[in-house]
Amino acid sequence: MSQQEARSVTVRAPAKINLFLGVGPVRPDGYHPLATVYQAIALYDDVTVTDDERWSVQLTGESRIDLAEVPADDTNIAIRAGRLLVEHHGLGERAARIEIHKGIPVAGGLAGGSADAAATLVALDRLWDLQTPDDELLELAGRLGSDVPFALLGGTAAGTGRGELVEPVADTGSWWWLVVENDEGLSTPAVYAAFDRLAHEIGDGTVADPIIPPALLAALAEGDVAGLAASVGNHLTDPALLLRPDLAHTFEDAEAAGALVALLSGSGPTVLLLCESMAHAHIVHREMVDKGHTRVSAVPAPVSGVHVVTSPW
Ligand SMILES: C[C@](O)(CO)[C@H](O)COP(=O)(O)OP(=O)(O)OC[C@H]1O[C@@H](n2ccc(N)nc2=O)[C@H](O)[C@@H]1O
Ligand SMILES: Nc1ncnc2c1ncn2[C@@H]1O[C@H](COP(=O)(O)OP(=O)(O)OP(=O)(O)O)[C@@H](O)[C@H]1O
Repeated sequence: MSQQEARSVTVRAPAKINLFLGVGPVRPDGYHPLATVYQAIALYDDVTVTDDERWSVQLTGESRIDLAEVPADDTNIAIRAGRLLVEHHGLGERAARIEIHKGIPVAGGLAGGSADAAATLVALDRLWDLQTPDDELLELAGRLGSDVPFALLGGTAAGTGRGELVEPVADTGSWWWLVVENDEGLSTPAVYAAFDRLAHEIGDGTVADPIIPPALLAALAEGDVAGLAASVGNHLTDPALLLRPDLAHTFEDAEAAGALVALLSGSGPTVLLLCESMAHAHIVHREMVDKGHTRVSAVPAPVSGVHVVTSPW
């Protein structure tokens, strides 16, 4: 590398799914208390940071990704992450160019923006040799968004608070998921608002405090795929279906295609199909494509959280 060439660091960050997403009554700050189990899956964004005089973001991505939906200005969560790290360390005018290569669908309920924020924190920490302690990185991540701390951790983890308090859980399985993407994204705040509306319109307005099903934790610890299929769940399913009734067809197709279970990913609209093995995933994949679902990928899980791919040193 020549002296003039600016140094860069590339970090890879995974998408997340929620094996269980239990949602409690809305808090005074507008957030909902969660009891969730996150799992990192093998769909990735790559973030490359390079020293620069001002903040900027450049977007590229795999052909199926709709980059037009991602802001390329200061509102991009990756720039927010960079600025927060600079402020935390009192680095004044320090800035970087952030290149994001997206493999995670946008507004799909797979926490792609959160992955980029976590990747940016780790990439800049390495570029500038800041050696930020893990607990401080997790705290900064939580300030950027509820899903960001999990992106740092990866693997399989329980999430509480508004989802930002994360703790690894035992997972001995090698799981296979089919990720069925949708043409149109779904707004996370809109889905939570529909959850509140449903609680009042269908229920009496009271919402129980959620707990993670013990059977789910046992299935993960034992690597028991039938046990996992029987215990996954997502309290945002009905609200998402209220906003997007067409998703019901994906659930019907998943059942007919032989998936062990179909699960809404986070706030949707992505739908996840649990399969018994890689071979089973390929069979179900073919069935889903035959039924007209064009953007379907088979991915293993769990995978690591954010990790450095290339470093300047
Ligand atoms: C649906 C999930 O992906 C499941 O993990 C998350 O709960 C959403 O996490 P996120 O996208 O990182 O969300 P944030 O950026 O923290 O919040 C965006 C908006 O989602 C809603 N929100 C989010 C998290 C939460 N526990 N309760 C909420 O009501 C709020 O309207 C909030 O203004
Ligand atoms: N780096 C980024 N990548 C994707 N979206 C971003 C980014 N920065 C800001 N955004 C905005 O955030 C919105 C949500 O994007 P994201 O892909 O994170 O959704 P999501 O997967 O549904 O999130 P979650 O599951 O965490 O709620 C997008 O519609 C976009 O306007």
